[in-house]
Amino acid sequence: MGSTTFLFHFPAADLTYTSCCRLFQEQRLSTEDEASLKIMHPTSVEGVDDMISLGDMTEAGLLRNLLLRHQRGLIYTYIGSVLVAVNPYREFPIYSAEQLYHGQKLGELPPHIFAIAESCYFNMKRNLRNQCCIISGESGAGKTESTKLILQYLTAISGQRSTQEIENQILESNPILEAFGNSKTIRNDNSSRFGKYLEIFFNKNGVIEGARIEQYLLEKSRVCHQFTQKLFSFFWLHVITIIYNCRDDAKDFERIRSAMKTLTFTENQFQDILKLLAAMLHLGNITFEGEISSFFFEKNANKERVTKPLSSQQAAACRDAVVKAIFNKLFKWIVEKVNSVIYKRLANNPKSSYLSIGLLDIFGFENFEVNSFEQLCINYANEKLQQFFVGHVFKLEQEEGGLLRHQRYTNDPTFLHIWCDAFSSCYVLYVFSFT
Ligand SMILES: Nc1ncnc2c1ncn2[C@@H]1O[C@H](COP(=O)(O)OP(=O)(O)OP(=O)(O)O)[C@@H](O)[C@H]1O
Repeated sequence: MGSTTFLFHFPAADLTYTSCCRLFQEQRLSTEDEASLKIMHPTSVEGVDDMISLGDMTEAGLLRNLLLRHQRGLIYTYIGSVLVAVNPYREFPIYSAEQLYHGQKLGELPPHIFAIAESCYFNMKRNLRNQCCIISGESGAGKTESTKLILQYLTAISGQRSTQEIENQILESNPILEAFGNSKTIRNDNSSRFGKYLEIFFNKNGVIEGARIEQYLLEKSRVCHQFTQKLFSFFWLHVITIIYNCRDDAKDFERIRSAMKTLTFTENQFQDILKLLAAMLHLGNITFEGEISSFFFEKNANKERVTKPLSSQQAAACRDAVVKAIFNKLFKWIVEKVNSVIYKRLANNPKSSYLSIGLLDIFGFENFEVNSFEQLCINYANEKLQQFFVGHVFKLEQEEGGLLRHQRYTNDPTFLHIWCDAFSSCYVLYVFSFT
């Protein structure tokens, strides 16, 4: 058993433009609302580092505190052991002093993502227990950046005590996975279109020995349908550098190529990937005309070959399915290849001989104009995570008589269960309809 750390993200835009407008806009109050007004607690006037110590423990109180801090350039705030991060959408020079946080307990320094990373590291070493850090928030809130910062911290602390290349290889796996699994959406220029669980393994001295990546639910349909937004980054870079010889994109392209070299991708493998991408792009150019296409679907049934003519629409759907399957296989192969390097030295030893810190970075909640099956899965995963968070933190605190014991808490999972059952049935139907 290990322990879990939570990190919550808010896109700053939400704070600034929505909730806070409601809070601060001059409005005429109804007599009823006026009667409910009460004097603001001093902690809400000044703002606090840890919202557990807020006098006004209400939604408005919490949002006001985050807004005050955001206006002062303080993007991190604690709620006990949970860190809330507000995306600043600009660079702050606050990520170069890893050593400052090393050996410090949570709360000794102002809230910071490195303090959370240190807390995981410290607890792992002291209690000899695996740790897990769950990073949650809607799309564009800053989860992936936070994952990278935690990784930066852990590799820096481990790197002091080792001369191995493994830290660099783990860091370099990020640009590769982002190149193939991230894409521009209307919410985020570099949105993860897959879920990632990165488990970092340490020896008893706290030195990184390796890592392993597990990926979930790549949004394959983007390869075929999302031409209004960007395709996966690498696709895009490949096309742009070839067609326009664009210098900035060529630089990014070289950056990914160099990361792939660090992860021991050979020149042949790199060229094969390019060929596969080119083949997928060509497949995308195939169009079908007429009512009945000359494209045939073939299946071996009882050793007999059955062929069935397809309509143009069905043929196009088959073409897309082939492209999606190729891309999915390619992505899986890339993750396996990365794992074969960063997990190499651990593969023959039992997992119990190492301690680990897991970082969960899943795609955030999203709601587009047209939502597909993938959005259903993404949002469902986020709901489940939220339910886990509520169950784990609030319930535990209340059972143990912790700081939240006086807060009213209702976590009725019935709706999610009903929906989950319905969803499983839908899913089975969905699978059957394509086999
Ligand atoms: N700590 C930070 N400092 C500065 N900018 C940040 C920070 N965190 C996030 N950003 C900015 O916000 C953008 C979106 O962040 P990120 O890709 O991490 O979001 P996300 O929550 O992982 O989104 P998705 O669920 O769509 O993958 C980043 O590209 C970066 O420009």
